[in-house]
Formats: sequence, structure tokens, C-alpha cells
Amino acid sequence: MGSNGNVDNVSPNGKWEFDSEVARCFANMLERSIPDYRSMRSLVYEIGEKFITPDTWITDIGCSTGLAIEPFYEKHADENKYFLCDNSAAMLEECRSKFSVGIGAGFVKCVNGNFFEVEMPLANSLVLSILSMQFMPTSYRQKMLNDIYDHMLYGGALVFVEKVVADGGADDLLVDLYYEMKRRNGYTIEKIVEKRKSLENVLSPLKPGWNVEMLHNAGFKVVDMFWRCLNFCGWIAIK
Ligand SMILES: C[S@@+](CC[C@H](N)C(=O)[O-])C[C@H]1O[C@@H](n2cnc3c(N)ncnc32)[C@H](O)[C@@H]1O
Repeated sequence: MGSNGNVDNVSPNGKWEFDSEVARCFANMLERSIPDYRSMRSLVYEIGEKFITPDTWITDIGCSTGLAIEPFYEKHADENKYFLCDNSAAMLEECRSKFSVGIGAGFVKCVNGNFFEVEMPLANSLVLSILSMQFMPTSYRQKMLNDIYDHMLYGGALVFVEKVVADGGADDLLVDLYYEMKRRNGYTIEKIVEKRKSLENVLSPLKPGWNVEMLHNAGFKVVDMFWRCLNFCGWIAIK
């Protein structure tokens, strides 16, 4: 979960991209850019663990360098199969080197593509979507959640973490607090503004209630928020 030693000093030029520069410092970027990051990570792992059954698939949507799936892989190794999908070749390259043993042995599958275009395996006991769907077209999100539900075993779960737009009237306040947190974590005002502009129309957060509604529409009967800090939320959705 820790940083791999490369400090994030990315200066995005134009539209945000998950390129090789981002891939190299990604762990550090997340630690300094996501509020309450370590709690979120450990809760995702602790909750996810409750749903894994042997010989089932664990899918990670927008896996990046594999930070979310890593503790599950370390614990369960070849007792499970792992389907990792990301549309950034640079992020997947880092990911592939992390899971080279599992890839070689055939129980880890890494797919470079848009999640809404790939065929995910059936029989998932756990699906992770950690800060990923927010980067995918809003018009495809319901279909993606429907697909996740359809490819999941009964008793399986989706752990879903997203940036959100606060809908109770305090969005501006929460956004201000978020940028103050980034300042404390060593980002300059210039870097914060650069990144915000670069993410415009690339990262599209929704209101929390819309995400919950989509999860219910997909068929999930049990949907609950397990974590929130500022404008970041995590839900557990059980089939
Ligand atoms: C913030 S990162 C996700 C972090 C990661 N899930 C983790 O827990 O460390 C978002 C990822 O989503 C990927 N992504 C964006 N659009 C995608 C798409 N259409 N299909 C698959 N992956 C996508 C990006 O390449 C990036 O690696």
C-alpha cells in the first residue's frame, strides 16, 4: 500500500492522462491526493475479504498499478482467479510486473481496454471499482453496473469508491477543505489548479444518491456507504 519511492511531481499539460509518468509515482499521488486514504484502503480490503470464496473470480475495474487487488492476491494466490482491466497501457505495464507470477501461472488475467467494451468473467465473488468509474462515460455507468451484477455470484459484492459532488449544499466547502488537504500534503497552489483544469471533463463525479440509485437499478439488494471523507465515498453493494 505504501509509496514505491517515486514522489508525484507531475505537471499535466492539457487533458489528464494516466501515462508512464503518472504510473511511476501513482502510489505517492494517491496517498497525497485522497483524503483518509489509508482507512479507505484497509476498509476496502477488510470488507472485500468477507465475500471471497475459493475458485471464484476477483475483478478489479480500472486496476491501475494493482494497488487495490494486491492484498487479496497476496492472501489467496491461486485459490482464486483475478481479472484486472485498465485502458492505460502504461498503468497496466506496472501492474503486469507486480503480478508476473500469477500471469505466468494463468490465474491472473490483465486486459488493456475500456471496461465497458471487455467481456468480464462470470462467477465473481468480489468486484472492486476503486476511484475508476468516475473516469468512464456517465452514460455507460448504469450498463457497467448492470454487467457487474450479472457477472457476480449470489452472495458476492461490489466495493465501489468514487469521488462525488456533495448534494446537501456544502459542496464548495468540502472542495475547499480538499484543496487545503492537498496543500498540507505538499502540493503547490499552481499544481492543484493545473490538475483541477486537467481533470475537467475527464473525471465526472456524480451525486452520492445517483450512484446508490444506479446500484439498486442494477439489482443490488443491499447497498450501504461504508466510508466517506469530504467528497469521496465508498459503498458496499451485495448481490
Ligand atoms: C484513479 S485510477 C484507479 C485507482 C485504482 N483502482 C486503485 O485502487 O489504485 C483510475 C484508473 O481507471 C482507468 N480507466 C479510466 N477509464 C477507463 C476505462 N474506460 N476502462 C478501464 N479503465 C479505465 C485509468 O487508466 C486509471 O488507471
